[in-house]
Amino acid sequence: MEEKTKLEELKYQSGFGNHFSSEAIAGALPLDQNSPLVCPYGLYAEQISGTSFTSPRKLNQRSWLYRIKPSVTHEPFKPRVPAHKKLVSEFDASNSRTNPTQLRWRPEDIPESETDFVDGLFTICGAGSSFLRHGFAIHMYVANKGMKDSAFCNADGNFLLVPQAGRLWIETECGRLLVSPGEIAVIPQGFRFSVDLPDGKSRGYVAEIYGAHFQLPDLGPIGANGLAAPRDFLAPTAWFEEGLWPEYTIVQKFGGELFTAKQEFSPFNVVAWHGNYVPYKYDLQKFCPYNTVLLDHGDPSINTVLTAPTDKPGVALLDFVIFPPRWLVAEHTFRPPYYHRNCMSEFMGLIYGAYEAKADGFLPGGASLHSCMTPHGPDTTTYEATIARVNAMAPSKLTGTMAFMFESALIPRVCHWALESPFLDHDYYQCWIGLKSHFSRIDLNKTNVEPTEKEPGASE
Ligand SMILES: O=C(O)Cc1cc(O)ccc1O
Ligand SMILES: [Fe+2]
Repeated sequence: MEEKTKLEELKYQSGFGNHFSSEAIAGALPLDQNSPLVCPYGLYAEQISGTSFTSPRKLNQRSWLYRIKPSVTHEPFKPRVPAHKKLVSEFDASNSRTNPTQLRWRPEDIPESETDFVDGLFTICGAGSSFLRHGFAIHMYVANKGMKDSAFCNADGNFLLVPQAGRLWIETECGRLLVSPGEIAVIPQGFRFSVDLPDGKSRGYVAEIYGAHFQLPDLGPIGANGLAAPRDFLAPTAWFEEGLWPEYTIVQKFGGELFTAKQEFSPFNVVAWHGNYVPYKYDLQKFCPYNTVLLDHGDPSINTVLTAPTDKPGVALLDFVIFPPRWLVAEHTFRPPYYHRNCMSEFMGLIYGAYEAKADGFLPGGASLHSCMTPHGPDTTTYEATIARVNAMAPSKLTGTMAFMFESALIPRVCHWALESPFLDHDYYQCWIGLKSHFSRIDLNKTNVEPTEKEPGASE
């Protein structure tokens, strides 16, 4: 663990979707071919495919791992004991319900009893099926201890990890990642990884996608730069551990169920690797937001960090969108999020600070779900405070905040335990009940003095 706190020693490779190469021992990576008869240093060559062999070249993702023993060297998988009862990868009436109500959860308590990342992971909602390779799940985790002599492998889909409290020290077959709250990590389907918690008590959000990978959004008229820059995505460098373990456990999530297999060595035995199928991390503070500079409130898609597409152009299986610190400068504009109903479903979380649409009740570590066509928008306090400032709308800066949204075209079902959770805020609807009619047959706008022809920043 001491070694793990020397975070400054970690080296990363920068770039999104790159074909990376990395070796922990010079010369361990075969240079002229992928599968030599005998690999350097007697290593085994093993490919991990993240797309079908025949996927078009621009979508194809795979890596070659050169390891001390191949992954297959383990005893048969058996159902994990005890079974994990709160993970879902195929959403139906047996595990979840539909619910059009606006839902909000207070932050889940971090347990006192020993709980690692796998035990502390629970599904909140989702849609579709990992078996049919189409769908998503949204999970959260609350944990307080590292995984010991065990690695997790998600055969169902890709994990997007959003830590909210406590750093994640993630060992993967490609190397190690240290991920702090405010950063995110993606662990692609099939990679074995182990999560240690250098800060102890930890909480966070996880989006899982089936049958798709995350990509950077197109920038359209924004141009060649802006939003998340490819070079700010960081992949690990090769690192390995060798030797015999009395018992090492691989925990495989397969169809939402957990299976375990025993082996006598660490799966982090990859001495060199190359390819474009890799875990990576990204610091949300590096995001370069674009925004309205004259009037009106832009749609949140302008803040898309990563998107996982469906087959329909422009329709996401899952968008990861953030609401970062930024200047708000729009004139004669209601600057908080507008009231709206959306054919997409919106799950939101808060990493730190306060969210611009909610004066209270939406807390760091909490969550909300506004499903397809469920109306939502700023709470009464936010609305009243905004229009009270109607004649004093100098540019203002949102600071010290990082909220995010997982937005999907698929309609989530909510797990029974999430609907029955003691953290569900049954009074959420109250935050809008106080919205009163301001309607008047005399147009109040015409009686207000508009702040026209003034220098930005001039106060009224
Ligand atoms: O509902 C929300 O708070 C998220 C959101 C923010 C925004 O600025 C515009 C639309 C939207 O759905
Ligand atoms: Fe919304």
